[in-house]
Amino acid sequence: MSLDAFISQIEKNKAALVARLAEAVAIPSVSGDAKYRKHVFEMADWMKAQLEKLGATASFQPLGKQMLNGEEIDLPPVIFADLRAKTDADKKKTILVYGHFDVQPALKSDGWDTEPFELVHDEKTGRLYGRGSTDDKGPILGWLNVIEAHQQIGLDLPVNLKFCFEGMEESGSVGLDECIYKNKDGFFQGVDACCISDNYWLGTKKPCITHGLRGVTYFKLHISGPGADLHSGLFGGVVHEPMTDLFQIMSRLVTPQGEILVPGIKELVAPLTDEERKRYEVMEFTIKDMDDATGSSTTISDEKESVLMARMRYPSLSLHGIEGAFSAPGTKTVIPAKVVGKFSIRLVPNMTPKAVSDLVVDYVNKEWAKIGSKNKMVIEGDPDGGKPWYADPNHWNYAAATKATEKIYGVKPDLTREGGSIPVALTFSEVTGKNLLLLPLGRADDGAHSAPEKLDLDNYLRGTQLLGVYLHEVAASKA
Ligand SMILES: C[C@H](N)C(=O)N[C@@H](Cc1c[nH]cn1)C(=O)O
Ligand SMILES: [Zn+2]
Ligand SMILES: [Zn+2]
Repeated sequence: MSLDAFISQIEKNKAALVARLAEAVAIPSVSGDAKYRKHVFEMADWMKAQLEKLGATASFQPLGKQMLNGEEIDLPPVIFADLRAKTDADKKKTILVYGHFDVQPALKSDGWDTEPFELVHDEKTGRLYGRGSTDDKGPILGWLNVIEAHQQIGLDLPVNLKFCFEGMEESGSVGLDECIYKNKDGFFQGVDACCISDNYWLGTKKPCITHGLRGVTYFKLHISGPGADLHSGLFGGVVHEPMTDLFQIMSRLVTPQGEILVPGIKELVAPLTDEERKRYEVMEFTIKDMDDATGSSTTISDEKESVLMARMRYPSLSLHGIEGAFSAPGTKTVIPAKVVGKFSIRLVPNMTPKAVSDLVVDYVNKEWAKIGSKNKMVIEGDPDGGKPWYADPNHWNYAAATKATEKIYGVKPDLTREGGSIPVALTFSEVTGKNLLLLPLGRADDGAHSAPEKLDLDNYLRGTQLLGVYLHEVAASKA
């Protein structure tokens, strides 16, 4: 009965919930750009105030400074917050919730029809457009919405909650691991299980719960030569061109079929078992789901299982961009003097960022020697990148999330592994020694990291209900 009251209260709060998300989206908390850093701090203040308004005891954990684009700047603080149930708190379980309040960069010219930092509700489609709507402001506000609705209907929380919210996730979670390890015997004591809502359904219709994440390691390939940008009419054919060298090296990393060409990488991947393959066979998923998510028909394979495994259990190498390349409209005939190619590799069990980073650096140096260029090349690896994470789904935490999904959506969720990375997931598992679950709110076509990003209003509301019901199922489960 009281759970039904909670579910209806979320419906009643619809306008206020959208307004709360609009306030959060309006703060452009882009962590990867020094110019926006003050807004990440503003967002941290906003989140802390929201938590305190709901009765949580919240504190900032300072992380010190970082170097960004040659500038030393302050890192945004991590927020730790504690909210204990009003009654029988000592007998109730404690769930640790993680999320991030920073976002990816967004410019209207990237392909948005609306201002990225203004939440726009398209009444026709029911979509809420705005940077961070699905990654990860909508989901973290989902938890606040749950607490508020409980208080409004006079229902005590079924569990105690601990929150760890950061503002650097989109930029490698700088400083977070250290901060968590430092508080292992303090704030992180007494946790019974962990939950993160920061990934997506496999398609657009069916919810999922997630028990794995790929890791990531990022590379920057610097090539320089001429003392300044040159006129290609005067110097083309005369000098070694940094961009030509860069294309040579970049094209030796991965094939158009997605095969990673760096020797030794494939050998690190945990072998596929028959039992695991069967899991992909039973997943309710079609190539059309992936086409809907990408807005195209461009999957490398036409076989469902291969597409799923490419996303969840094999590594991938993606080329992201080139700093210093001419990219404006027009036909400027320039030879860029210095270019930086950026690429990353998504990691799966049993790969480590260090092993992969070493293999790539070694390979790139050898390929560079074959080119015979007089330019200068430096390959910057990332041995501390994010490790992959994998959890046992045969646990009461997963059973609770499954029951909650059945209650809210009327279907058994898919059990997935996510292709993206949340490096801190592994840290939480190690520090608490407890089970960790990923419980996503958004759909595959939300456009996370892309343009435009959206969260369907239905996912925001039902997702909030899901998080609340999950907490009640956790309380009801026998640990
Ligand atoms: C899955 C999560 N919502 C996410 O988007 N994670 C990022 C983490 C990251 C790593 N480098 C920069 N951001 C991702 O998977 O790209
Ligand atoms: Zn995220
Ligand atoms: Zn993200």
